[in-house]
Amino acid sequence: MQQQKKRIAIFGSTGSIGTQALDVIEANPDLFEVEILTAHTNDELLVKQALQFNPNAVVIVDERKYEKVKQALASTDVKVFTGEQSLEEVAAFDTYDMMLAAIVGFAGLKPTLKAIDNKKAIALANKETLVVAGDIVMQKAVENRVPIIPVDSEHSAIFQCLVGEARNKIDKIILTASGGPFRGKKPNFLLNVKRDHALQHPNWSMGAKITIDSATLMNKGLEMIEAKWLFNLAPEQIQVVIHPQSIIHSMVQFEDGSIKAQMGLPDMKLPIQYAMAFPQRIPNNFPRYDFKKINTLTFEDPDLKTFRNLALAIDALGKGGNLPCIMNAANEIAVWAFLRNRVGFLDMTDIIEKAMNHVKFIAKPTLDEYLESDAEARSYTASLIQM
Ligand SMILES: NC(=O)C1=CN([C@@H]2O[C@H](COP(=O)(O)OP(=O)(O)OC[C@H]3O[C@@H](n4cnc5c(N)ncnc54)[C@H](OP(=O)(O)O)[C@@H]3O)[C@@H](O)[C@H]2O)C=CC1
Ligand SMILES: CC(=O)[C@@H](O)[C@H](O)COP(=O)(O)O
Ligand SMILES: [Mn+2]
Repeated sequence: MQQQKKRIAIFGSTGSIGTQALDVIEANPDLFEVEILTAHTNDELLVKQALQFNPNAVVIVDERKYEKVKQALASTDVKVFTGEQSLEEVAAFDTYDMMLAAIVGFAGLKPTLKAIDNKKAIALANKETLVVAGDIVMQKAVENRVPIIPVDSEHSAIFQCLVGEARNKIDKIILTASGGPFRGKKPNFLLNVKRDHALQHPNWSMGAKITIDSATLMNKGLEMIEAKWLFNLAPEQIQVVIHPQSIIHSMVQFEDGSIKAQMGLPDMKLPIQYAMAFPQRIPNNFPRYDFKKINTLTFEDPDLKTFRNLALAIDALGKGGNLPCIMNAANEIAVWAFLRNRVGFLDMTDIIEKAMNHVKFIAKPTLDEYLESDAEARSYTASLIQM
């Protein structure tokens, strides 16, 4: 019997995760088909993708690019949408099975919530969605019986380690971090580092925002908060260890002391494919990890005094409420400014800390309060940078 193809809606199709997801779909035409593609401003790549994969609909968020995309796709049946609100409009379509949430940052939150309300499975790359409003997202997922399958490599590793295990048997999880390009460096070195250096991740090729987050270790802080919500963990059950080779993608220690690890070469296509095919595991020809070639795996503690973003995130994880949301908003603006050489590497931490102290703490925010906290943190942070 022929299997029905899974219809995938890729939100953020022109990014690092989005393009790799399309590679996975191209390699598995019997399993997947593309239903929706979305981009922010990259109209040329979006059009190219649409011509190749023939989706039902595309979104170009940037309204200035709408006519160009419409014209380029005039000879096809592809429906073209524009504007920020159209992301939610297409997320409400009934014609897809799974959303790959691969927009970067807070902008991914609302479309993902809409897809959950629409009872669509979520393959979640966009960690900021859970950092901003993890309690609301997970609650909605339970209410709508929607699976949230992690794409982030560490969380995919933990998810894979937990197959066949009872969640209440977890002692702790161990999130591995590469340490980024500045592992071992001290503040006097970090004071003068520039964007081009910070964008050189030792192991992964990723979008600019997450690459800077890896360099500051904010990425690991965001991932601790992401893990809390995905796996329903207490803060003290989440440990970070620096593992510069990025071969062990994360580990779970169970109550009997046994530790399971998921390993492989650093290649996001694997967790993307795993999430899209779940609950199946499907073959591929990705390069394999050879124990004899990379035969030294090392581990060390993170330096929280130098990489203070991780310490701030641990504080936000512990205090909860809207603090992770405030931290995320300030971080997005700080990274944006660093990428444009408006602030220094260490300034990012000071800016985020100020925003966390400035915006009013709310212990149990509503969705509207999360949105307001995000907006307030952004405008306060922007005022510090004088954007
Ligand atoms: N890259 C990776 O290996 C990993 C990424 N992640 C997470 O996945 C998410 C995506 O990361 P990555 O692919 O690296 O990011 P990229 O910057 O490469 O891509 C981001 C995508 O989102 C779109 N986009 C950007 N801003 C907006 C906006 N305001 N509204 C709508 N769409 C927008 C971009 O469109 P356009 O191209 O037109 O600008 C692009 O399609 C992030 O949350 C990241 O943390 C997690 C683990 C690994
Ligand atoms: C590929 C992936 O999941 C990234 O989040 C990666 O983990 C970043 O590397 P760091 O471990 O340096 O943050
Ligand atoms: Mn990760």
